[in-house]
Amino acid sequence: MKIFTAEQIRNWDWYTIANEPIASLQLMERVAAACSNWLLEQRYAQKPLHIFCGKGNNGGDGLAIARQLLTQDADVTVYILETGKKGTDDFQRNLELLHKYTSNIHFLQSADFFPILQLQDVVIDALLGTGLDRPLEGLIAELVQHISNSPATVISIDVPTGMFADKSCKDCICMRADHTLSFEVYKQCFLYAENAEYCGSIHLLHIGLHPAYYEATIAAHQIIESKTAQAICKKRNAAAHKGNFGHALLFAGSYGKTGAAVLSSKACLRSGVGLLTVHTAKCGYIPLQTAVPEAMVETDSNEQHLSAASADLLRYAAIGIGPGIGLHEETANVLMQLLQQAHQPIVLDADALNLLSIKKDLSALLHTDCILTPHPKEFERLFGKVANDFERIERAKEKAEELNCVIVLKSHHSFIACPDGNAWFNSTGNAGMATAGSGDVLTGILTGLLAQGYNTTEAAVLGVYLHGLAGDFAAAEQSQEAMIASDITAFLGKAFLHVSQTNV
Ligand SMILES: NC(=O)C1=CN([C@@H]2O[C@H](COP(=O)(O)OP(=O)(O)OC[C@H]3O[C@@H](n4cnc5c(N)ncnc54)[C@H](OP(=O)(O)O)[C@@H]3O)[C@@H](O)[C@H]2O)[C@@H](O)CC1
Ligand SMILES: Nc1ncnc2c1ncn2[C@@H]1O[C@H](COP(=O)(O)OP(=O)(O)O)[C@@H](O)[C@H]1O
Ligand SMILES: [K+]
Repeated sequence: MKIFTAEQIRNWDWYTIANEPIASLQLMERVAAACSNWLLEQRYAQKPLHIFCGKGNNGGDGLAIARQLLTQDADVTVYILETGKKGTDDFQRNLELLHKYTSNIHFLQSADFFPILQLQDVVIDALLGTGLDRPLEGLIAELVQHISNSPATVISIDVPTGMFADKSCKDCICMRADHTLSFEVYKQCFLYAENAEYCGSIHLLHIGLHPAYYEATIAAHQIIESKTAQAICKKRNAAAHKGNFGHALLFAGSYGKTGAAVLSSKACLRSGVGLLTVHTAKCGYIPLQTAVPEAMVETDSNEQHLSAASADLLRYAAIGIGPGIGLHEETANVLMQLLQQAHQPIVLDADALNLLSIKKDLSALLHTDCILTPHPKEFERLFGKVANDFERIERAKEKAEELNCVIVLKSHHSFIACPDGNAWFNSTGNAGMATAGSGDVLTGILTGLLAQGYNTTEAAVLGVYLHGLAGDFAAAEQSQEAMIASDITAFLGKAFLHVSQTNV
């Protein structure tokens, strides 16, 4: 699914108004109907509703929701933040209409008039939407804090008030919503990890915006959905043999971190690879052979860390390096040797990235078929400090183009930046995956997919989606608290089945 900017969404409104055609007031009525129906279905409309409106079109949505719910006998109180300015045309028209249904409308001119909100109350936040053009301050900031600090359930319309659709609102005042009701497509701000606690659960409601605009408009970012993954996932030939699915090589593990090698190896094998060889420190031989009998193990001459690259790289279809390899100088040499000699696709993760981060000229080291999978800290070591998630994403896109490789920025809604400028946010995964070894599992998956012939973008998009989905299945079975990284691998099968059964 495409992710549109606030400007593109505004243009989509206007395109619909001009080409459906439909009056803008009617479009607002449709927005309100979608929200009202959701509130009725979810039984929030049975509770005391406090609808807070600004004087823009977001506030207009709020007034129309109030009127529609009053016709359903809901208990509605409306508050309008008084700015001294006239509202937009659609706001004013909805205010006139609302006066015919209720007099329970309060104009808030100072904090003294803010209502006390209780646990059973439901707040509809229709203060500001995509028209936000500066951080909140003054009375509106006080009101947003008052509501956010109350025990009431908060449901924001379009965006939580104070959140910029297309840029960071880190360190700004923002409504803390339990639910956000938005329309048709995700906005970029819903996908930043730093905004997750403000958005609550996102619900995309259909309001019948014109499909031709969606088709014709190019989006800078997309979200990976089941059908995206399904379109990439290849069907296995019935007569296939293991030679058809590639031979992967993983450089993983060191003394005390053989577990990382076990985790990535198992995940690699469960991703459909034909053959797997693991190159690990000598101390890892017995544990690996015992825990992952399906893998071949090639031991380093050193007992505790990697000190020499594999003798014959040509046999392998793809290479993964990083999980648990440590930061020994000799291991750094192995990495450099590998980067010079290997011509096949490579996944670079964890300590491989940390070792790379001390090198000045990465573009001279990386060939075009690399996937880098940094988490935010590793990203910072590689590419420098950033102020917020928005900047991190922009820097990832710049670096992917500059280095001509795929960068998977691991996080809540992991972000994939491709060298051709395409960029994806993931839609699967959960906080249960914030547990040791989850990233090692991803490295195994990506290496396994590359070995099977998926290109770097395909492997990253499919692999990240499957990894998150397997994590979601694991959490459903085990709880987010109790799940561990091995559970992600255990549920990879269910994730593959889900993707292969999705109808495109
Ligand atoms: N397809 C869709 O998605 C549809 C969307 N629709 C809805 O319309 C909404 C967009 O409406 P909108 O353009 O009128 O903007 P909105 O957010 O109400 O703000 C208005 C004014 O607020 C002000 N302002 C800005 N920043 C401020 C601040 N920090 N503190 C205080 N004030 C601030 C600024 O005015 P200023 O004060 O600068 O004069 C600005 O002009 C959208 O989110 C959705 O809910 C539907 O109805 C139709 C289909
Ligand atoms: N809150 C979350 N929501 C979604 N995915 C998450 C969340 N926390 C972690 N993950 C995923 O789990 C993985 C963690 O990777 P990483 O930080 O490298 O772990 P480790 O180093 O322990 O292996 C990443 O793929 C990340 O996207
Ligand atoms: K809002």
